[in-house]
Amino acid sequence: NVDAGKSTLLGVLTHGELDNGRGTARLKLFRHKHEIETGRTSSVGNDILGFDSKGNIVNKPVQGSLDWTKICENATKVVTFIDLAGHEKYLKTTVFGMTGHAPDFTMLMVGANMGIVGMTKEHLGLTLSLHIPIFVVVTKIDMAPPNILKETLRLLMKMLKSPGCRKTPILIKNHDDVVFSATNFTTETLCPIFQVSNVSGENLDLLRSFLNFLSARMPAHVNDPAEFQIDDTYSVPGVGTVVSGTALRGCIKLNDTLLLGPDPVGQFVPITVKSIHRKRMPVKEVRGGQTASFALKKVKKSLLRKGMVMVAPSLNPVACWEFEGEILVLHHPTTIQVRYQAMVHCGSVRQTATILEMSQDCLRTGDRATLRFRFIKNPEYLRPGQKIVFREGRTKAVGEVTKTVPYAASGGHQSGRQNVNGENSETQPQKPYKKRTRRNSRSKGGETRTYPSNAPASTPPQDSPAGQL
Ligand SMILES: Nc1nc2c(ncn2[C@@H]2O[C@H](COP(=O)(O)OP(=O)(O)OP(=O)(O)O)[C@@H](O)[C@H]2O)c(=O)[nH]1
Repeated sequence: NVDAGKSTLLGVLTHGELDNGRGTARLKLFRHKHEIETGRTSSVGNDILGFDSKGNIVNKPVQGSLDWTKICENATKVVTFIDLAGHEKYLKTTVFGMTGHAPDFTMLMVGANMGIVGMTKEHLGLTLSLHIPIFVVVTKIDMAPPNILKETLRLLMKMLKSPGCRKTPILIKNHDDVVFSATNFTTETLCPIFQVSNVSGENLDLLRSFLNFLSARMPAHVNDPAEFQIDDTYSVPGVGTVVSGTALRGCIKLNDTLLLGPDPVGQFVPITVKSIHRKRMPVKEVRGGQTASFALKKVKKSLLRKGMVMVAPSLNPVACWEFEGEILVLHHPTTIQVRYQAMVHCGSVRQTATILEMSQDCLRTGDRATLRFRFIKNPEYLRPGQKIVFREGRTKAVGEVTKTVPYAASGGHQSGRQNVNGENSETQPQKPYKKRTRRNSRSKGGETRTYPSNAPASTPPQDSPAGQL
């Protein structure tokens, strides 16, 4: 949650100096002037912590700055933190950080004195929907009165054990707990809870050794054709156009030719990888699960956008304006109907989409249905099985892409079209979206299971993990 001490903890861990309780440690991490002025994270940041083979930290800041190259040279293991914003105002960026940066684990931070707030539940719900294993760090134990800390822990355990979460929380008290929880962590049900102080340093050693024990969750799939999702683009003087993001599978090497796209008309263009950086260091290849930056030959930055991909030509990538997804509505104040628009987060894709069809007439909190979506601005590259977060204001739905509707860039046609109930419907040319008044016939049927959105924690288990948070 906001002000829980996320940036502070990362500053303390990566720079090895305790905080003064008034924000000294986080200053080293802020990237924008307004963040320094307000003390509030507004963007997605990256910090690294290197361990040597004996588990000692190798980060050695010189005049407050860290040399990432040195850390990587001296480390046998490097943990990358994606520092996200806690304030609700920046939730869109935080969702993007979680879907687009493909984290292996979530470290949910809770201020001991503030307890469980709305954003704690929001971030926990997101993590559960995206099936990311989670551990919790309760901060500020130096300043929380014992009864408040006890109450925070009680509520936290209750929330984690509730039918919507189904976690097994474990309070980490000593090194044995660390070893036990780290070795059993990837099962997704175990949820270690650390209680630390960034000011006194209490229990930070337990957290450090837990981080050292963790190993990456995402398999590299090095023999698969390469797929890389772009989450940022830059123009670097003397280097040219640079894209950063995450390799989802395969292996990308220097001078490889990949297909970059989709562009506004759904096409992919060949590009050549000029140089590769990992953790600010030049490298010769990148494998699935790793983040990296690529300098590209002869590509204008203006042609790039977040959400584009670079893939191996053998994948014959096809963009889509429309796709279908199995969606569970976690919260909506009234009903969702055809033509409803909201932001779709899927990998590093972040774009508003309109609901064209639904497998039932309207959707309320707790409903599950198959929906057909249409992006309003650009075609995107999606794959079945990808997780989706669909949200607008307080409305949120989660689910999975089940089918993409291929967009043939040449004529703007899509291939054989079926409605969301699997029936054939008339094939129509698929053009870039112009007005949001396009209407498709609503389809009937579809199975629905409902449960109250604000059900108490004792509600019988449902198949939405996050729905009841
Ligand atoms: N006493 C005490 N203060 C802490 C501790 N951790 C952080 N703080 C203070 O809490 C304030 C907020 O810390 P931040 O690191 O900015 O919190 P944050 O979670 O990154 O904030 P957002 O990213 O804006 O949500 C700062 O003034 C820190 O000095 C702690 O363990 N003990």
